[in-house]
Amino acid sequence: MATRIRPSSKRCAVIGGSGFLGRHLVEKLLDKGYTVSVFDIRQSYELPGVTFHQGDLCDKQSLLTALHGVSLVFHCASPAPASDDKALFQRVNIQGTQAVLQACTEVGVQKVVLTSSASVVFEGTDIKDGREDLPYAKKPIDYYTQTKIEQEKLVLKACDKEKGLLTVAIRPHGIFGPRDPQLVPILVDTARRGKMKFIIGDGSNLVDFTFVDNVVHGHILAAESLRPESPICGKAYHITNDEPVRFWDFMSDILVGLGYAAPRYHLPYTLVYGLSLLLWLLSLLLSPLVAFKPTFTPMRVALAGTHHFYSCSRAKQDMGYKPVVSLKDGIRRTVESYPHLRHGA
Ligand SMILES: NC(=O)C1=CN([C@@H]2O[C@H](COP(=O)(O)OP(=O)(O)OC[C@H]3O[C@@H](n4cnc5c(N)ncnc54)[C@H](O)[C@@H]3O)[C@@H](O)[C@H]2O)C=CC1
Ligand SMILES: CC(C)=CCC[C@@H](C)[C@H]1CC[C@H]2C3=C(CC[C@]12C)[C@@]1(C)CCC(=O)C[C@@H]1CC3
Repeated sequence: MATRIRPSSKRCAVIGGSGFLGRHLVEKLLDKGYTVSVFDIRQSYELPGVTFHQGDLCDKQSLLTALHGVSLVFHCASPAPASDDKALFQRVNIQGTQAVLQACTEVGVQKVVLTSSASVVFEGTDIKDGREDLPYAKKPIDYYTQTKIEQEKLVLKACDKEKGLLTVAIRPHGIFGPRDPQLVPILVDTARRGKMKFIIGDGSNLVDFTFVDNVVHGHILAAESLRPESPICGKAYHITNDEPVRFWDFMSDILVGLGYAAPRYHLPYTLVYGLSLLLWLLSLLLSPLVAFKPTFTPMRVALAGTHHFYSCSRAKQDMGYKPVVSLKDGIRRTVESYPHLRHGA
């Protein structure tokens, strides 16, 4: 049992603080005068004023040391969706989150802000202006999403005013921005391999892409609004740019900004989805013999070919959320931040 020291309200910990979102969050928290500890399985940078604790969040003992004296915890760690490793998602997102909640209770943390995902309600079919009261996906599109659902349920259920632990979940969608290791690098890699010529479907599907600063803003607003009397306790909140955009226009803006051609030729959605399912089955069957990871997974095809955008009116109403960076500025800042991925670089 850890001994408790009096937590200060400006002392926080970011679990997953070495990652893309986590680091942006850490930088903003420092700007705002917080004292920040990072807990992560790897250390990816150094910053004055940040204490790093390297460890696995499934290990409660390491967490207890890192969370000593902390009043506010941001939990934004997860294995990358692309790893597609069922056992790892279960261990880290479910058992690991249980360990985080237990450690928080033991050391007297008062507030936990979880980074969930808007995809917890997405089943691969259209969602237009989806609100938080949509049911969780019964058939989640992948193991990652399945465990994000369980993780969100655990954190929201742990909200207990009597015990002094308040929780809230932020559901961002399509986070992009400088240093993102996924969206722009995958896109550029696909373009460099000559595979970004096609638009899946008629290209009219609207999607939310959220600039990372807006996601950070949503997290900090949630943390600062989380009080026993606040309506946000134990609830989930969509945080987006509030500017749904055609998926293929967004991809084209990034590609053209980096000097690549925009996709032009249309392919029917059902055909590509069917092919991606076949390829996925084939990769499963052949996995004992050869390991190959198809670019066009059913999940990616569904993300690229359906509408999925969400209302953030609950966040506006309950915590005064408003995006701080427009989509246009977010795209410009993102493109400028990747000189090494420009065509010909
Ligand atoms: N990037 C996106 O578009 C979206 C991300 N999210 C969620 O946002 C959160 C942050 O995502 P990103 O920053 O994009 O991912 P990221 O992969 O850049 O960061 C995740 C961090 O978690 C750490 N981590 C993983 N397993 C760990 C473990 N066992 N113990 C300690 N640390 C561990 C990693 O080392 C990494 O630094 C995740 O929870 C993700 O599910 C939700 C919606 C969209
Ligand atoms: C809105 C949202 C949830 C975005 C998540 C980020 C990634 C899942 C996307 C980032 C780059 C995307 C991409 C494709 C699918 C979805 C992404 C991986 C394709 C593989 C879809 C099929 C293509 O024609 C190529 C695309 C490359 C980029």
